[in-house]
Amino acid sequence: MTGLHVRHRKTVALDALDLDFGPGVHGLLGPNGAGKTSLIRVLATVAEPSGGRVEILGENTGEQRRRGTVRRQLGYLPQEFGYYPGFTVREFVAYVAWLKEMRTADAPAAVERAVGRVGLADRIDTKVRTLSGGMVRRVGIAQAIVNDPRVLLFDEPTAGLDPEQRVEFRELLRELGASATVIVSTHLVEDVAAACTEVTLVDAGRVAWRGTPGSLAALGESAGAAGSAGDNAIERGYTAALRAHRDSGRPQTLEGTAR
Ligand SMILES: Nc1ncnc2c1ncn2[C@@H]1O[C@H](COP(=O)(O)OP(=O)(O)OP(=O)(O)O)[C@@H](O)[C@H]1O
Repeated sequence: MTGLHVRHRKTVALDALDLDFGPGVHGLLGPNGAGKTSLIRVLATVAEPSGGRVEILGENTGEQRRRGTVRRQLGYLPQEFGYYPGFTVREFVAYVAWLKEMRTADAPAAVERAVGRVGLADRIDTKVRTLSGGMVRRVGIAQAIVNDPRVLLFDEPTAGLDPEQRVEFRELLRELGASATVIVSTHLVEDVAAACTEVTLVDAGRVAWRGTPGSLAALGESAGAAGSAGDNAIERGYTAALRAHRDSGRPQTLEGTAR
């Protein structure tokens, strides 16, 4: 994306953002209101930017015809995930497969595979409304991956998952990131440390820092002595990068250059 601008009435949510994402798992970190959801919604083509250009898989999403092509190859789990409560897990995931225009012959097996990957095979014929919050979240993950998307967008996917499920989800993220571009917004530094190949720290609608989880941890190690807050190196790196960005008003990386 180049020069991406998103406004909500008078609030500037994203301010002239230039970013690119390749295959792998990209963690989006940032304080509340930083603009992470606004960014994911634009990438999911469910919100229109107020300015700038977004290209996904070589398609300009500003053109309506191109958006259809992108959506078929996209998986998206919104922060607030809506579903039809009367549907069973199988019916709901199959419905999304149909929306993604998957081949009718391929859909049933793809649905079973996606539901199995999130550990809900034994609940596949259960109505979604009878599931726990964490299980509903896993249904959300299943519907996002059913079409084997080349681009996956997860907005706070681990919220509501129990610790064991979170560990399994990170494993799934790593698997997905081997072939797809996965962008995941999270508040949990453990998610970033365990699953992400790259971290993009967003603050007040701008990129505050970009690098690997290892380099964020290294920043935290060196910032530890300078008294940055945080229980572990990545948290301290996060706080230090935010502080440096706010002090300088310019993007920072460990190497001192923004990409
Ligand atoms: N529909 C809306 N109307 C007005 N302002 C909005 C709307 N959606 C978001 N905003 C504002 O845009 C800014 C960015 O919000 P956004 O939800 O993208 O942040 P976020 O990083 O996802 O935050 P969180 O971590 O709390 O989910 C915030 O200042 C927010 O108040």
